[in-house]
Amino acid sequence: MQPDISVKHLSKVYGDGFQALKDINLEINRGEIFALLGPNGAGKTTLISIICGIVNLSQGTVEAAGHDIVKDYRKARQSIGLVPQELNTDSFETVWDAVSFSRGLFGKAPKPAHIEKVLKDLSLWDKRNNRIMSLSGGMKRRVMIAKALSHEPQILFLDEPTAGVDVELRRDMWDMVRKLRENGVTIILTTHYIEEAEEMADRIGVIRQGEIILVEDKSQLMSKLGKKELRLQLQSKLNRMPGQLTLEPIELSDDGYELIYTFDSQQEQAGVARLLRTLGDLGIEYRDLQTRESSLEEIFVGLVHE
Ligand SMILES: Nc1ncnc2c1ncn2[C@@H]1O[C@H](COP(=O)(O)OP(=O)(O)OP(=O)(O)O)[C@@H](O)[C@H]1O
Repeated sequence: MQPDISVKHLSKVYGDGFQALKDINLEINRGEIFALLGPNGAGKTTLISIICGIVNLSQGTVEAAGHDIVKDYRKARQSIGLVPQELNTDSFETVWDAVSFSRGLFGKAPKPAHIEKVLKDLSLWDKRNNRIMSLSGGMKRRVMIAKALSHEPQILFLDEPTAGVDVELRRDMWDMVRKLRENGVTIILTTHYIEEAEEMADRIGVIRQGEIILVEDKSQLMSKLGKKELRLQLQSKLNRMPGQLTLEPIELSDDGYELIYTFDSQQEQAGVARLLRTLGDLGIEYRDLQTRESSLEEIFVGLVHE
């Protein structure tokens, strides 16, 4: 299947000589949720802005829904909806008018039935005759999404969709994004809430200093780079690590009451069984044990600070 977005050897040098993107190669498949992660200034917004035709590329090619974003600008742009980071909603217009007008900007004929569907899907139908400036922050954010969907794009970019949004609205947005994906829309989101990528994304791309350093299936990434930890609370204090355990990746807590064993998520459980057997042989008893997996956040921090 042809990817919905295809980026080949893309570089960007800004007017002041700063190279913001270096030889980016990336394919995003139809109907997936792709999370683009990276520290501040890594080049996320630059990459999105180039794909959306807002910033010119320096080198390379980009196709959106099969259309070259330079040679076939109009068609490429029509296939994309963008929800920018900045909310731009100090508008006297009504919700209905603003969303309908957005559609017109893409040269598409009016289609009230589609606008109605978008507003209903985003729980904005009751507010359709309200002025945008009178809405709450969360509702304004929904209006931004409705505008981005007004022209029936195949691809939707969400740049920091839930920055400054409360937990409840964030969950609503996640549900809504999943619904869009079920309808076949390809979604690319950037986020600083790694938890959001962990919850939502099918695949994760990590960008650092203008380079894509990793693209991976989320679940594979978590099992490949993730660590598991087993913590054992001991019945009685250990003054030092027994010699039989010194070869294991194991630590003794400062107070001597806890053993912490770290292993790769992919590794089979043999190490755990061996450890528990050794403890039994040594007569070390524990009163409780817990296991914990590393979060995407920990994996991400490890990656970008390497
Ligand atoms: N118009 C410009 N001229 C020169 N440099 C720029 C311009 N726009 C962005 N940059 C630089 O390019 C780099 C990438 O910026 P970009 O906004 O793409 O990063 P980002 O990953 O989106 O960061 P954030 O997470 O902070 O939004 C930064 O170092 C930034 O200072």
